[in-house]
Order: sequence, then C-alpha cells, then structure tokens
Amino acid sequence: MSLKASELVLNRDGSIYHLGLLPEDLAQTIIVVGDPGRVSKISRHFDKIEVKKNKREFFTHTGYFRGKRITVMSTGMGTDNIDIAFTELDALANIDLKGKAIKENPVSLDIIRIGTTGSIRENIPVGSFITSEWAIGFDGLMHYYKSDSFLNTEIAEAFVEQTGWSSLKAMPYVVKGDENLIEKFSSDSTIKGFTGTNVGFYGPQGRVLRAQIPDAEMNDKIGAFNYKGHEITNLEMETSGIYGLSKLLGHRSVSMNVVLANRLTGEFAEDTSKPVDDLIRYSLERIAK
Ligand SMILES: O=P(O)(O)O[C@H]1O[C@H](CO)[C@@H](O)[C@H]1O
Ligand SMILES: O=c1cc[nH]c(=O)[nH]1
Repeated sequence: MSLKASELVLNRDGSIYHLGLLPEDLAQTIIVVGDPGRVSKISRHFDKIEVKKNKREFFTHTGYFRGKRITVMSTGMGTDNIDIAFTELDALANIDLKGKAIKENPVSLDIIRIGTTGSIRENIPVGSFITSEWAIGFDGLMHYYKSDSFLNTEIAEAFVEQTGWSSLKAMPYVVKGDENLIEKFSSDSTIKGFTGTNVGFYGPQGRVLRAQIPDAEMNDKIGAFNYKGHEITNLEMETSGIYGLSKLLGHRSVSMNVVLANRLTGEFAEDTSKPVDDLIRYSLERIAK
C-alpha cells in the first residue's frame, strides 16, 4: 500500500519533511541531543564527517568515529519534537521513500541520547552521569500510540496513587530502555536511574519564578515515590518519548544524562560545557567499545 503524500511528507529533493535527510545520510548508530550546539561538540571527535545538514532545530552530522559510522542529530527540546524526530528517523530506515511503501524487513537502529538533566536526589550531585534504566513520561505521548504491550502500568498506577497526581494532567506512563545498551553504557562512573520526563522546564518541573504552580510539594512527592524499590532520580524532557517510540518501532535506545542541576541543594553547574564534554567523551568511548 502506498502512503499518501499528506502522511509520509517529503521535500522536493526527496528528503524527509522536518529532518531534511535522505536515507543515505543516516548511520545505524545514532546519537541524539537536545541542543543543536552540541552536535558539532560531538562530531569534532569524528575522524571524518561526510554529511552536514540542517532544517529547523534538526542539525545532523554523519561521520566516522574509530571506523564506526555514526549520525549525531539534535532533536530540540521536548517529546513533541521526539515524536517527529523518531518517526522520521524510522521512516528513513524502514520506508522506501521513492515507492512510498513500508519495507518488508525492518532495520533496528541503536539510538543514544546524550543529554542534560536535574537531579531530585541529594546523593546525586551536579556532574553525575545517569544511565536511565526506566523513564516515566508526564507528557502523554505514548497514549497516542498502541503502547499497552510494553508500558508498565503497575508502576504508573502506584505513582498516581502515591503522589495524588491530578487527573487534569496526562496519565503518566512508564517504559524501560534497552537492557543491552543500558549495560553497555553503565560503569562505576554512572548511576542507573529512573528518569521523569516533563512537558516543560519551569512549572512542569516545579520551578517557580513569577508564575505559581498548583502543588508546590509535587517535586518532593515525586522524590518520595517508591514502588518495590523503584525511585525517581532525575527530571528532563525527552527520555520517555525516546524509550516509548523505540520500543514501538523496534529500535534499541539508551538515555545518558549529565546532571546540571540539583533541585534539593538549589545548585546549577557554573560551567556547563565541561560536564557535557565529559559525558560526550564517556559515551563515545562506550559506543566504540
Ligand atoms: O540538554 P538537552 O539534551 O536539551 O536536555 C535537557 O535540557 C533541556 C532543558 O534545558 C531539555 O531538552 C532537557 O531534556
Ligand atoms: O533541571 C534540569 C536541567 C536540565 N534539563 C532539565 O530539563 N531540567
């Protein structure tokens, strides 16, 4: 069956609509980052760069690191962007764009997020590396897809009960990363975490500047949540969408985040570039291993 032009949207040069990429621009190992400025901070470690493209907030470099072909792409912030980025990455790998047909034998991509986050635990200081074992999405994205088979409803329901989660917000969903990649990216230098993915940086993460929030205790309640030993470690804005869409589309993903904020001590990294560079170097070493 041929996909309609309104569903599989292509640019005049045949590239996929938002990412502006052609299938040959993509490697099977993909690093995703929120910040477009982080793309060149990663690709400067490559031996050779063969593709440099940009459309909107999506900056893409594909090249070789120690002989391995890698794509690094910025997604921008939030799971609404992840929905677009991951659907289009998957289309580049698994849809024949010229024939507008889904390929018979799907390819599985390895996708690694190198991101930044805020810790909600006193014992996870600024500069720590968190490998997200689990994610809890407060964004609702997975409820728009057939996701029942891989979401953990037991943990999500316990979370709603323990925190008194308002029914005005989306039902949280809980999803795991890829176990093999989690092990590959874990070491004595990392902490295995349960990452909360929020719809924003301020109110949704309990930050108050001038705008007030309905429950000033919500971050404490998220921190106090414990279900059979599962405790939430950190807050950011993409991991639940990355894990959910990867499970849905048959890709393997892991989310690595460096802690820039500690919400309990009130600290924020004075120099953000060093911890981010440290996580980049660590993650590239693990990819090459
Ligand atoms: O540094 P990145 O990868 O963008 O990740 C984090 O930083 C942004 C907020 O400052 C959000 O995207 C959050 O998830
Ligand atoms: O506190 C933080 C720090 C980085 N990114 C976030 O989303 N939250």
